[in-house]
Amino acid sequence: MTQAPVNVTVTGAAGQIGYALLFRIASGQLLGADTPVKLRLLEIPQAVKAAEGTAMELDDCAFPLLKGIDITDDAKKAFDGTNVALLVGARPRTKGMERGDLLAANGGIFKPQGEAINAGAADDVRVLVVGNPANTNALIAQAHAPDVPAERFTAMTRLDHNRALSQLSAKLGVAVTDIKKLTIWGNHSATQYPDLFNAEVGGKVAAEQVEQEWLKDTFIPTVAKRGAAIIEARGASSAASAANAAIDHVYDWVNGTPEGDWTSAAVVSDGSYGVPEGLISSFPVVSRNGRYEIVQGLEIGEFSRERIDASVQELIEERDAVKQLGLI
Ligand SMILES: NC(=O)C1=CN([C@@H]2O[C@H](COP(=O)(O)OP(=O)(O)OC[C@H]3O[C@@H](n4cnc5c(N)ncnc54)[C@H](O)[C@@H]3O)[C@@H](O)[C@H]2O)C=CC1
Ligand SMILES: O=C([O-])CC(=O)C(=O)O
Repeated sequence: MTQAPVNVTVTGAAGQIGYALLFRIASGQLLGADTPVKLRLLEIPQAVKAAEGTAMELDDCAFPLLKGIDITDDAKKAFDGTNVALLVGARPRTKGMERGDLLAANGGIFKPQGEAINAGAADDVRVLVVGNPANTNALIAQAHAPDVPAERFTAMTRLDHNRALSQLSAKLGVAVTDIKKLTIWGNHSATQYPDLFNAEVGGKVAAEQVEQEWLKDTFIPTVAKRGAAIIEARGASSAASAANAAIDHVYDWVNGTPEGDWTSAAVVSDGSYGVPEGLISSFPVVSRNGRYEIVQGLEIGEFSRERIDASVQELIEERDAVKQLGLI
């Protein structure tokens, strides 16, 4: 039997991440080489024409799995019947801005999109928020989709996870695939905490294989501030690496994470590890049967606890700020 196409909505389709993402979705890398897809591109009216240009290029690739492209500036249409929603469209950070500065600018985008997902998305909808501040934007969208199980709303910390893998592999001279059980905790911001105490390299604790100064003064800040370093170097925020991480996040969500390992994703807290229930915070997660689940029972030492708490505190403040703005 031929599989019915999966509807994938991408917001901000004409932006830089959109441009790096759409071709990979259409080629089968998001959901798998046997899964046909239909694309829904949501843009603001001024950028619809540019999205149409990207759609022409998608046509020109003659991707066998691509079964259609709709372009709209209407969120209701974009999310009607959608199975996978990638919420990328937002205002990116420019030099000197912290992600918190974007709260008000972007918060307004995610309320109507949450409502549109609530009104029309498919029963199995999965939502990944990429647009910053990603965790809190996901919280806003989720708050406006009361009929969708909260666990279907996630935010992206997979780019941070991949950055951490890459930094550690370079430090230890090992392959990225030799590193297991690495975790990004908290917010997708400079307060995030990349945890090497529960990570393993060659079956041994990763944190014990590096100098503690390197861990504290180089590794953690390099990973946490990598977004700003890319902006400084490139003059624009990460795009292809962000698209790559979005592909990884959804692929693993749908197809499962490998046995003996986990990944990082910002998911709705159930109170695990002292993170207040309802916050969308990054955790160690496995995906089983199409669901992300928080890995339980990890030991959190004092060094880690302090850093997780600081990042979670920032999420609490962001939540309170959007509450004040009437966005949740
Ligand atoms: N979570 C993560 O790891 C990362 C997140 N980001 C964030 O992703 C977002 C997108 O980044 P870029 O593609 O570089 O930005 P961009 O400025 O190139 O593209 C954003 C696009 O979103 C569109 N847009 C704005 N409001 C919209 C709305 N209401 N509905 C639909 N589309 C809308 C714009 O017209 C534009 O085409 C930014 O918020 C950026 O900070 C970027 C890198 C990593
Ligand atoms: O830093 C930014 O604004 C873009 C981003 O989220 C990242 O690269 O991690």
